[in-house]
Amino acid sequence: MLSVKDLSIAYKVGSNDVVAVSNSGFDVPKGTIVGLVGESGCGKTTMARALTRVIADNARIAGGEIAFDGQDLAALPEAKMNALRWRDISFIPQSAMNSLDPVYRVEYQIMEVLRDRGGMTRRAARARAAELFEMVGIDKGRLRDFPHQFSGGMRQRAAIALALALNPKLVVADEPVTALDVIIQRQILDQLRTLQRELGLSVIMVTHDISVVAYTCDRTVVMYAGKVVEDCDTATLLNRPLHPYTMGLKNAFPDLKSAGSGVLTPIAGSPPDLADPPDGCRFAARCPFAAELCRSTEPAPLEVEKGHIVACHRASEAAQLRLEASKPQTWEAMA
Ligand SMILES: Nc1ncnc2c1ncn2[C@@H]1O[C@H](COP(=O)(O)OP(=O)(O)OP(=O)(O)O)[C@@H](O)[C@H]1O
Repeated sequence: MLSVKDLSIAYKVGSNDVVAVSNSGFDVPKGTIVGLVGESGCGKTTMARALTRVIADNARIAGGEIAFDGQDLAALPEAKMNALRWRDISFIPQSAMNSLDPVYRVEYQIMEVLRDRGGMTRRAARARAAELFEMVGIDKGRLRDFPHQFSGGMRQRAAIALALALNPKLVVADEPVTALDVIIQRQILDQLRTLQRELGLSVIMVTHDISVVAYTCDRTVVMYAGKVVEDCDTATLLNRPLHPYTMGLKNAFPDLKSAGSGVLTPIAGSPPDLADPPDGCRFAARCPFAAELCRSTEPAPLEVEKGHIVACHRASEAAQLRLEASKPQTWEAMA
């Protein structure tokens, strides 16, 4: 239903171009949740926003294609794109406070979308707002509240209700549970997952936390420094990752299900400056397995097993590398 191909997005900073997303792509099959994961600054939000074409003033789509239902969103005139927002594609932003205006009652905000974008009468919109609250597990008696009267979890649920208001086909959720504690995270993710199945939605979930994708997503796309480095069904990605960055991310986050047991090993160092990316593999400087070739030549993304795409020169040795990557000292040696 959505196919991103070879997409590049650049920010103009002074006289420089910062290419935040570079020749990257992935598919979101109909009715699936796809996670977009990577650490801060890897280009997840830029990618997610480009899909709805709500991008910063200094950003531009520098190349590539966003195929959605037979149209290329990267090239669609703004008026046509605007007609698709809410109705076909909706966005849950990083903080629910960004989607809810603090000065208006929540009901008014949902009704406004339903009336302005959905052409509903006031009466129909009021009934739909109540139905949406029920869907996301909030008592409809709370519709008359202002956003500040809601807890963080309720605000996030209300943001989900707002995103679902006009029955979109695709929902892009940017870090939808990041600011919440683990128990509330789980409840919201469960709710999102249930609604996704019931409504047959396609969802892109942006997160820095691999335990969130492990808990929720059918497929996972791992980004590093503006590039997709691995893309696979989530179970295989977690059990048999082929990219050392994915192996490192797995060690760096607690499991949402076991709520915090186990030793966490961070990946030392930080991603490269995107204004001046290195030659070769962008992860090489932090990779315990980097070889000479990795520093000189960029690996192309290849489908090495059916449905499993990876950009790593050493992917064929992944079984051995996974053993090494599971030892904390492998990563500590890079610090
Ligand atoms: N408006 C902007 N102007 C210039 N550079 C930007 C702008 N927005 C983002 N960037 C840069 O683009 C890169 C990718 O940022 P982006 O926010 O997409 O990453 P992210 O993975 O979503 O990180 P986070 O989780 O922190 O939001 C970063 O290097 C960031 O500094």
